[in-house]
Amino acid sequence: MAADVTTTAEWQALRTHADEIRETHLRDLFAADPTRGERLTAEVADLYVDYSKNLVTDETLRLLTALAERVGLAERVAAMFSGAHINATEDRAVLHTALRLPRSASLTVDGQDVVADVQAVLDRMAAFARRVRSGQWVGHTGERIRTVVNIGIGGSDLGPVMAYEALKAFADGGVSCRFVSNIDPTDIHGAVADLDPASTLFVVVSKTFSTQETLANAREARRWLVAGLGGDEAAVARHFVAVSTSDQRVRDFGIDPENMFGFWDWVGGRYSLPSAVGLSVMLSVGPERFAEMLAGYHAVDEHFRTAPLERNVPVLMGLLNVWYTNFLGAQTHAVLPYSQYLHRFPAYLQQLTMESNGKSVTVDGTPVSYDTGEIFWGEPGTNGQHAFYQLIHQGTRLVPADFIAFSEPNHDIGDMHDLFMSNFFAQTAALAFGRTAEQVAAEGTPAELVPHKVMAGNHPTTSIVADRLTPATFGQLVALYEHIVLTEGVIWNINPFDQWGVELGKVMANQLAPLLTGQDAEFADVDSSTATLIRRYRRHRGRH
Ligand SMILES: O=P(O)(O)OC[C@H]1O[C@H](O)[C@H](O)[C@@H](O)[C@@H]1O
Repeated sequence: MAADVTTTAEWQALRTHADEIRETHLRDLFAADPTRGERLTAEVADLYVDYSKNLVTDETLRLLTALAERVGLAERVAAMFSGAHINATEDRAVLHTALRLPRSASLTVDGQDVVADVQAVLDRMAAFARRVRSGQWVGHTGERIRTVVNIGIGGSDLGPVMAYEALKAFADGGVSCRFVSNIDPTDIHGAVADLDPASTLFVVVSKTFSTQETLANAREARRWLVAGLGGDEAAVARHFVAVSTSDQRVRDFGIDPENMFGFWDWVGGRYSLPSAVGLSVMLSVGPERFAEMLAGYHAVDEHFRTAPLERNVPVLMGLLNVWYTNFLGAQTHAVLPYSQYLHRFPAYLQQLTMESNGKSVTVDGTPVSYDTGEIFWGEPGTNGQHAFYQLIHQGTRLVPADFIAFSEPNHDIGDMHDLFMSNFFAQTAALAFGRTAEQVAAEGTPAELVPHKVMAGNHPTTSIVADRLTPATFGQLVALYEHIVLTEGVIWNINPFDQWGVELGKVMANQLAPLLTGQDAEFADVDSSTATLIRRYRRHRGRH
């Protein structure tokens, strides 16, 4: 779609409609339609989604769907699944969905039998994982591997760590994982301080294998390992494996390509968890559970690819997010998992959504005239309730929130899960319906306190519920959000699959590094603020 989306009749209609919705309260919408809570719900695979507590009517949903039709969402989705180069600025296909196609599927893209290549890597990963988990793969001194340290950053860290934490209840291989990402030396220091190199395996994950942080951490890990195993460089072969798209750079680093698991340029970093990037997760839960996770992803992919727009759950949720961002003025979006195991899920989603949709030009390079890129944030409930929910309940901002929960706990202890879930149900109801001044006064509240205790309500939430957090439902949840992000990107007519904005800071860090360490610093091209900060730093480090 070349024209500015805001000039379309569909966008204009939503703008007019938003004025009506601003005057409507969820209390009235529920009172007017006793079936609303059953009707405005949907299912995708094993996920039950209740969107009835959103600031929408049937008309809103109709208008949003019309907007999706107008911008050709279905065509863009079909183009992605077919392997078209929809990442135009990098001239790449976008095929993370191919990572979870079943073995029996077929897809050839740019002359590559994608399914065969994906399955071949999965088979190698599974064989390796079985050897490590069974103790058949031993370290340099003959000890089995007990700890895996994943070294990577961005998509090469956030996905694996989030999934490892999420699926801890399924960890059964006697292998525990740690994750090192930051170039802050305290990260690698803290990760290995209490480890025995003889039983430690490093998985160095980097799509490009040129990321400064990851290479610096991997070099330090190698130094630590070799020093700890008597200085024998041969130890590296038994204690280092790599995950990357670049054979050559892995080789240059000194890791045997035999110990490398590949993926492809059509897998974006923030979409790479279901590729070999998830190796540490497979080492933890085993190949069978990993396959269940992939099947979960695939179930939602199929729904997204085939369900009509008006019943397509990722489409619907993406459109709701556009509704709040562009028509009702929301600036942020909270994601609140009522599952301690999902405690890294909001952090993972931050990269997924902000690196994807944090763009200000359309696919053809024209500046956008509307907001893009949701700011996702959140913490697990109930912890967040005791921290920031106050602002959502009684602050001045509109913060749409996704509440995620599971009917069955992974560990059932007394009535704790029932108490936990009662909070989940209570919060969305309190946010939607609040408490009027009359209700507060009727409780005997002194008049001067009434305004402080009034809860306006009308705060929109979506509830996502599954029976249990399993590898399958976990995969479904991640795929759901991936496709929500794409839906938004298509409406905004931006490219969700490049990330040029992170480049400048990297280039400048490399340019500035010699000024921090060198004796003869030449500050010619450095602005006065940065130069003063660096001079101060140099003084403290004794480099005058
Ligand atoms: O996997 P790597 O090539 O090391 O990249 C790691 C990360 O760094 C980059 O700066 C990108 O912004 C991310 O999208 C990427 O996930």
